[in-house]
Amino acid sequence: MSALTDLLAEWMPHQRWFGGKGREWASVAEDGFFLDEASPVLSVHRVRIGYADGAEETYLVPLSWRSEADEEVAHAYVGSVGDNHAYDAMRDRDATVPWLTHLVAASTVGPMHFHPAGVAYIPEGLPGDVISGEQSNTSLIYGETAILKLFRRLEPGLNPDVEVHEALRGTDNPHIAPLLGHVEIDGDPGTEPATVAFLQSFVPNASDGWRLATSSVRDLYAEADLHADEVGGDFAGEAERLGEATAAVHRDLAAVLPTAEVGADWYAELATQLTARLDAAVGIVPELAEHADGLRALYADVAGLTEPTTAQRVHGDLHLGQVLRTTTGWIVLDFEGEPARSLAARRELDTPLRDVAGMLRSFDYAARHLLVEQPGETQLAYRAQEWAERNRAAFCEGYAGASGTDPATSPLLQALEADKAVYECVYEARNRPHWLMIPLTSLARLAAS
Ligand SMILES: Nc1ncnc2c1ncn2[C@@H]1O[C@H](COP(=O)(O)OP(=O)(O)O)[C@@H](O)[C@H]1O
Ligand SMILES: O=P(O)(O)O[C@H]1O[C@H](CO)[C@@H](O[C@H]2O[C@H](CO)[C@@H](O)[C@H](O)[C@H]2O)[C@H](O)[C@H]1O
Repeated sequence: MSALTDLLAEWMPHQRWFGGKGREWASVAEDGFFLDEASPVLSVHRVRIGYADGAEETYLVPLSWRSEADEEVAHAYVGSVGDNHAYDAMRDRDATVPWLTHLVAASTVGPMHFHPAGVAYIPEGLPGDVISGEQSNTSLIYGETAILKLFRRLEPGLNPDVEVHEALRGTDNPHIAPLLGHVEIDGDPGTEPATVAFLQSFVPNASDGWRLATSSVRDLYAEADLHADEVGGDFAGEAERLGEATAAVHRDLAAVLPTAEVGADWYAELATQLTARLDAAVGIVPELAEHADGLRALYADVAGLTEPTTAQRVHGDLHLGQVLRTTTGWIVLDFEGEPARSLAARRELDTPLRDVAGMLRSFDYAARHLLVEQPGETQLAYRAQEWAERNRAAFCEGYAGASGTDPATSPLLQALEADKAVYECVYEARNRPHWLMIPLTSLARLAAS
């Protein structure tokens, strides 16, 4: 192994975006090229990790290089190779400029191709600041004008976030932030290029739905003897508008991307998938086992459905953290789907009820997350239930009003909510074990009904 490969193998497992934490590595290989040779030099590396269980993952790591150690970027220091000092290029402001320069120039650099959308201004020359809530991706904000999301784990094929935003471009949908460009990198011969980055208009002066909803819940808890509709921070009007916005996005997705009329076979396949996800989740979260029979019965009902319906492209991981409230309305972000699913699965046609179920789960989350610290508070638990029901109903009303179909009456909805809660149990067990009780409590209710 080269000194650089050693350095990356040491550094990567400590990064928030690295998804292979705790897995045993069997091999690691790195290949890189220069994206910018000015100062600081910017290089991009593909790091391919083979795990002991035979699986492989490839990560993208941009590094900036200096011949003298620089105190100003000490926070981004990765390590040294010979006389050169390597820094995390996403946290080194000077090294963030070339991404936009190359997009404006529609460059090809080695295996990397820059595709400007050609519709709006790209703030060339500005440095980008990394956003604090980094998760599986790393995003840079350029002067409150544009946001660049770097996809860390490379997979062959167009990322659904780019695909969906590109398709929605012609619709004038007011609930999405326009795509400004994207970046791809060639893969192994015979494979499609992988999407590396996605540049989107930054939505200024906005607050995300999770922050707004949870501050409404906090208001309610402060007045525990009042009902949700009597408290100043009531969220139901916003929830209703969010339902309308979701329906408008679904309508446009169906208009510009493929759809399919589906029936009995599709429901049977769906039930198989729901059951398979439950079985896998029980192996990871043993607490799920006591609800498994009830959930299997719920999924068996899905297998018996025959009513024809339309499958289409959906958001795939819609929740309150993925929507922004601007001064004029709601914007829906991040059409990437659930990060744990394969790219192919995330691009499949699905029922729009998947997103409705995701958002209904999110109202439950917002209502209950404060109870994690106060499990014995029955009065607050009662208020939380009221808040969740009120906002879930308002969301469905808004959706029904805008689409002409009331999601609350669908026989599929409960099973899809349960499936999302099963996914959330795995997500929480891996990332925030102290929040596991939120989806588990909901599953107890869903499995018993
Ligand atoms: N176009 C945008 N305008 C303003 N803020 C944005 C925009 N896109 C993302 N954000 C902010 O960045 C956060 C993370 O973005 P997101 O696309 O959800 O990334 P991730 O896939 O890492 O969850 C969002 O919750 C939002 O606050
Ligand atoms: O935003 P991501 O695409 O990374 O989504 C993942 O992380 C989410 C948490 O940040 C997780 O969402 C769950 O927690 C939210 C509150 O933090 C809640 O609003 C959601 O309803 C709940 O599912 C999401 O499931 C996961 O894919």
